[in-house]
Amino acid sequence: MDQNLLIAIDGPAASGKGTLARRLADYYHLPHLDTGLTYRAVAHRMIEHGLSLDDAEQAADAARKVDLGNLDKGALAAHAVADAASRVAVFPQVRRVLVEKQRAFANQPGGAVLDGRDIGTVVCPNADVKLYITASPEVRAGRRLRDIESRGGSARVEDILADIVKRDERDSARADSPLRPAEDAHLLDTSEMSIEAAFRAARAIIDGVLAKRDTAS
Ligand SMILES: Nc1ncnc2c1ncn2[C@@H]1O[C@H](COP(=O)(O)OP(=O)(O)OP(=O)(O)O)[C@@H](O)[C@H]1O
Ligand SMILES: Nc1ccn([C@@H]2O[C@H](COP(=O)(O)O)[C@@H](O)[C@H]2O)c(=O)n1
Repeated sequence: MDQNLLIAIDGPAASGKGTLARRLADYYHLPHLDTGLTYRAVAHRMIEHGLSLDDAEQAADAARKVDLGNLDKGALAAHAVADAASRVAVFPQVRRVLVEKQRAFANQPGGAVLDGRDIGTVVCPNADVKLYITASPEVRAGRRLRDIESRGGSARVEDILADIVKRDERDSARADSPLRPAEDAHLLDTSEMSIEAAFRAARAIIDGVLAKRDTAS
């Protein structure tokens, strides 16, 4: 990619935005940041140190210690960490610290792909392409279950669904940077799409934007 390309991907829990972000980053040869991991890292540190998830200042301190180059996906994958992440993510102090780190990543020469909840609206409002990925809660819960089972685990789909709905509500209702599509985001409902089909649809959108940019220059 010889031109700068910044791709912002948002969507609710387990919508497939991370899978798509990784595929697109690979295809367009761009670095990728899963910003959910940064909130998870804050929550993980709070849990490890026995700190209250309601303490905004301690959470902001934990956010200052987050190292984007050292996010251990395996350690941060636990269900309890995801839930705790959505609790610390309501604090503006935490968001300020993490958004600054995320913007530094986004602004590297050549561009990047970032996925999260507020990338198109807050972190990268000037992104070249914004995608908002969604799927019905039932489809998302089913995908998450298959994901867990494929790694040898087990869970009840009703519990996963309840968890997804609760997390989406918290993420959408918070005052600072709630989950919502940016006005100029391209919406992609993948409920009826395979990973491959979603990837093709996203590429068609991005290639369309790049072609328009080439024509304009
Ligand atoms: N279009 C699709 N069709 C079928 N399965 C999919 C699709 N997209 C993603 N998946 C699967 O759904 C699961 C959740 O996807 P993924 O982890 O990418 O979601 P996410 O939005 O990044 O989740 P989170 O918000 O928890 O980080 C994964 O197992 C992934 O392989
Ligand atoms: N840009 C973001 C990304 C994530 N969050 C919060 O973190 C939680 C965990 O995110 P995952 O993508 O790893 O599931 C999520 O529920 C959000 O509360 C955020 O606020 N902003």
